[in-house]
Amino acid sequence: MISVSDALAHLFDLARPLPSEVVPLSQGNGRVLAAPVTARRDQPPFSASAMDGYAVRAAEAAPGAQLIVVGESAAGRRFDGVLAPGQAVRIFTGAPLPGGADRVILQEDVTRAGDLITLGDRLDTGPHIRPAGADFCAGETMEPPRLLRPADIALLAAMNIAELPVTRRPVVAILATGDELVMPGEDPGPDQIIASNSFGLQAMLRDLGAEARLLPIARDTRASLETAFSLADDADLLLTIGGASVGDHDLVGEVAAALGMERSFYKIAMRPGKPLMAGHLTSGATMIGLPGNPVSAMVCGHVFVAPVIRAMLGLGRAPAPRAAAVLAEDLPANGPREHYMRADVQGDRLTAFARQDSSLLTVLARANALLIRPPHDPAREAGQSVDYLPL
Ligand SMILES: Nc1nc2c(c(=O)[nH]1)N[C@H]1C(S)=C(S)[C@@H](COP(=O)(O)OP(=O)(O)OC[C@H]3O[C@@H](n4cnc5c(N)ncnc54)[C@H](O)[C@@H]3O)O[C@H]1N2
Ligand code: MOO
Repeated sequence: MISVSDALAHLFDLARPLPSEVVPLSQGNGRVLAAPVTARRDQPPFSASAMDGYAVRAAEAAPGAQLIVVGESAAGRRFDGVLAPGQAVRIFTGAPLPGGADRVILQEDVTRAGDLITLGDRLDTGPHIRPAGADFCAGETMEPPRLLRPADIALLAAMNIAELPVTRRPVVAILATGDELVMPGEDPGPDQIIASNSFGLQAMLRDLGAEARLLPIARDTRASLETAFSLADDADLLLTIGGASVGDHDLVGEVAAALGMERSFYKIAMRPGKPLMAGHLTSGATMIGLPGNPVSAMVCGHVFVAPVIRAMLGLGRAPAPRAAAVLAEDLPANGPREHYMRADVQGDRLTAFARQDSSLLTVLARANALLIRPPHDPAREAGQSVDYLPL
């Protein structure tokens, strides 16, 4: 058995960063920027008013001053002239500031009679002007790698970028195995259950930005597994689920080896997740063989699959981010495997659930944290600080 961190290092060695592709801006959210993108203009491209009001010369903006309105500057349609002494221009938010003006007076502070305005007694300091290039200037770049969020998409749009270089989505084939499994919605026989973790993993992978396909469920025979493996030839990553342990019907490792899989490791000091395996398929894809227990598969998804997907997307080799909290209750000593306990964190207080069996999806669904117990961690008392993975 190897450690969790060694297993993750091996997985990062297997997972190569993927090439890039160009997508329309509107498809960019959630994708990873793959090359620098350069702003094609200044924003704002001109000094602009930040308020609706009157553009004036700051030196003339005294309480009670009277000025003549000589024109209007609206957003998208500027006033072409230059402000002479004693003059003002009606202006609206986002409109170009006329030449000669260097302050905007809020319309709430002005009384208007025909073309004559009188400034009020109490003027704020202003100047309510957004200088040209205040947000960004042409030539400024957004650097890769960057997981694009809605705010980035807005910024890129403002930079006049219509198409983006992003890392291609990893194609992941998910293969559930087992004679006992049927699809949700089907009529299970008396000894059958519903395939569940394959759907949980597919959801997790889609959240991570991968293209996740469910292969047909493979039965516990060599022929069925071989057929299923062949359906994953175009995938970057094959995730098998189940059939990883030592039982007579656990054939995944054997079939993968017969098909030429170069094994990187098998069995890790982790709970749940002990029978994890990984390797390199002849198609060039990475294979990760997950244990079948539903919670084991999902926990391995968080601890291994998610970092591998991020590495493939070009986001670097980093384990799942941890946080720290204090224990709300005492915990007994841990055994030889790194234990990822389903837990609830509220504020900075964390409570591990009493039931930790790796078949219990209700417990996983209630958890918002995986408390991490290092191998041979001694008993811990309430109030001590522990690490966890936020879910
Ligand atoms: N003698 C030993 N037995 C077991 C060991 C061991 O070391 N020695 N390890 C245990 C551990 S730990 C785990 S984890 C499981 C892993 O077994 P497999 O990966 O071979 O998984 P299966 O036997 O195929 O299934 C286990 C369990 O999970 C259910 N399952 C499988 N796939 C799905 C799915 N897609 N959706 C929902 N549920 C699924 C399956 O019906 C079983 O109940 O081995 C222990 N045994
Ligand atoms: O390691 Mo198994 O995944 O305990 O249930």
